[in-house]
Amino acid sequence: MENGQTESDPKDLLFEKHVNYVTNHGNDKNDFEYTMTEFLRMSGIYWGTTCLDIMGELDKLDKLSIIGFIKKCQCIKSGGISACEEHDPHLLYTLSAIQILCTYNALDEIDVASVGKYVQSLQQPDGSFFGDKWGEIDTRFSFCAVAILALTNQMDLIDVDKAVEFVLSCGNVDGGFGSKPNAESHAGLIYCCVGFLSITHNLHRLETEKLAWWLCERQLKSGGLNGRPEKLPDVCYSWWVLSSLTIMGRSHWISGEKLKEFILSCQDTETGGFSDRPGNLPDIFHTLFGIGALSLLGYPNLKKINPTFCMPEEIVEKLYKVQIMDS
Ligand SMILES: CN(C(=O)[C@H](Cc1cnc[nH]1)NC(=O)OCc1ccccc1)[C@@H](Cc1ccccc1)C(=O)N[C@@H](Cc1ccc(O)cc1)C(=O)NO
Ligand SMILES: [Zn+2]
Repeated sequence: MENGQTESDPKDLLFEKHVNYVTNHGNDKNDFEYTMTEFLRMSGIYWGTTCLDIMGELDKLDKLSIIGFIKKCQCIKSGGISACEEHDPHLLYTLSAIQILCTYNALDEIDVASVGKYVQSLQQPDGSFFGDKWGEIDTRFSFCAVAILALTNQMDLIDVDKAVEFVLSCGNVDGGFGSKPNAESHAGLIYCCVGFLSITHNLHRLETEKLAWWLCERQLKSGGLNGRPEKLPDVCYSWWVLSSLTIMGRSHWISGEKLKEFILSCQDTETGGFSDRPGNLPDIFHTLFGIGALSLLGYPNLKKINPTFCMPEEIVEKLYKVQIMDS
């Protein structure tokens, strides 16, 4: 390996290799993985565009074909957007599509007003949100709803106070949050609920010290972070945990240096890309969240990323100001 690095623990970000990995990923249409991930294609495109933009290489992707794909995925009747053509619309993929369009400054390419109506149609009397017409309720969808409305400046379409009440009802004694009332705390859902509260300017409702403690306990001696007690470290939890701590102004409660080493050790030195933990196969999802966490840690030559929206800060600043607690 160049400059004495061993295969297993590259000390630097293999920048070019990651740009090539993301650019070439998903090009092989008949490749098995590509077909098996059709159900979340829109999220996959969001992961790729955001990752390249953070590395300053967004122009490596074909903007017009991506926008054309999104237009074909907007459901005329409901206004919602699906993961792929002929699939049902869902809040998860509607958010991914809005995030992509904001990055390309192309929101006017779709019917934004009907997206707002779709989100509005999914709010329930208790303030919670269905993910789609099939009626699953989860705090993930509360986050998707307010993130979409914040990015499209349509927050007045929903009952924000009721939405806040529902999310707070999913709080646990450990200061964390689950997917619904009395569900176990999990770092991914904590990210959704902390992000939701930052967007709705309700961060003061958090039990910040308790929650920051639960989050910093996720760091293991490897430097990596896990999603729940007793679990293995995983590079995507670098994002879910660190972005939550950053929003709460407590990112200094973990060792950024040890976390950086763990993230860099998850790079695939052959193909580029990041895997969930050292030695596994890379994927586009872990590549975005590895690069995103390095950006939060201030790694050089990466654009600053917004911890709430997981999009470049420069894009979010133009569209929307969110509340970040003074650290
Ligand atoms: C659906 N999903 C997940 O459940 C991942 C799976 C995983 C990755 N590493 C360990 N497990 N988990 C995940 O995203 O957990 C973080 C999280 C959980 C709940 C809410 C928000 C974030 C991943 C896709 C994936 C599947 C399998 C392997 C890698 C990626 C995913 O689409 N995550 C979504 C968030 C999410 C999470 C869970 C869901 O049921 C749906 C969506 C995302 O980050 N969008 O930008
Ligand atoms: Zn993961």
